[in-house]
Amino acid sequence: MSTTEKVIFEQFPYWEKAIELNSADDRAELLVFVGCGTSFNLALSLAAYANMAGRKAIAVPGAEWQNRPSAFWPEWRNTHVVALSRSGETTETVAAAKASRAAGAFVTAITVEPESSLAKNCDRMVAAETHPDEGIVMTVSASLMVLLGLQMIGQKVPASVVNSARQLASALDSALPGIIADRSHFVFLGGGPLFGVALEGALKLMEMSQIMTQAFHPLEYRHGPISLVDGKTVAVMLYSSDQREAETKLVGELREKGAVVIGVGGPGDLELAVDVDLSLAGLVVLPALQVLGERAAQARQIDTVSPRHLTKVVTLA
Ligand SMILES: N[C@@H]1[C@@H](O)[C@H](O)[C@@H](COP(=O)(O)O)O[C@@H]1O
Repeated sequence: MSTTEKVIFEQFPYWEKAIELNSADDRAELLVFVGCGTSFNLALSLAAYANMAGRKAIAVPGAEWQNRPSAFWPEWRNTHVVALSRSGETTETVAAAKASRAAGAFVTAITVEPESSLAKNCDRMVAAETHPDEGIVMTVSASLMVLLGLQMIGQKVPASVVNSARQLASALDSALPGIIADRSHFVFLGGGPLFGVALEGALKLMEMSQIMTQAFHPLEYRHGPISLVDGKTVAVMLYSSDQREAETKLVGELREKGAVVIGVGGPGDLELAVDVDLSLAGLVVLPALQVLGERAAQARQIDTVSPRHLTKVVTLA
């Protein structure tokens, strides 16, 4: 068993500890979720969840919020900036937090590094303990930051999500060999809060296996990208309960064109049950997507502990 695989499947006790933390916060109505890489993908998903819960939220990449906040939100003094960073050291995220505070915003840090620069430059820190063996590619900490972010915006995260996520990851893992064999073109589809999660599935696959892949809002995929679908395609459809009919129809079209479809929460060549509703699906599907990246990497004999060109933290001089 590879180290990454071990870490992915050992993440659930850390979820249980994070569920015990009370990160709920209704401090401000306006929320700006900020992060880089995986942490930005999570920010996108959390902003969508916050909007669905009646808050007003956007997600902005760290560097964009640091350098041109007015392109995203002209009135930013009253915002609550939520900076997500596993390391707490990513240059742009730390700079965005500092600039936000200097401008009068309240900054919450969601991290797994309570001694980090980000932790020292926030008004409130929400930190979980993560797996000590997590490598360069973010897995456990990504799940934990989504969990803490959901709790922060008032979503109750029941202990049962642990089993839901574990079962989904195992079910995908056992079915994968037959599904991805000889397939080299992957696409991830997800809408609403699942768009950020689809981006994260694609980023995991890229970082781990060096396969070029993309993510789209489901119905956007028909407007051009569908021309790429052929017998080499694997489409991962993250079904959302409120758009299931349209997404099912799209899946039918993709299969007709030669794609194999992993249906996460709905029909496909592989149909995986997701036993939570949309409000928790963004969290529950993450370990399964991490497993997919790792298995694709193993099929190409790539060691995901130290992927090429990547470092755990990107700091700019
Ligand atoms: N290679 C890593 C990514 O995997 C990670 O998503 C990003 C953000 O890291 P952090 O959450 O620590 O700010 O940093 C680097 O780019």
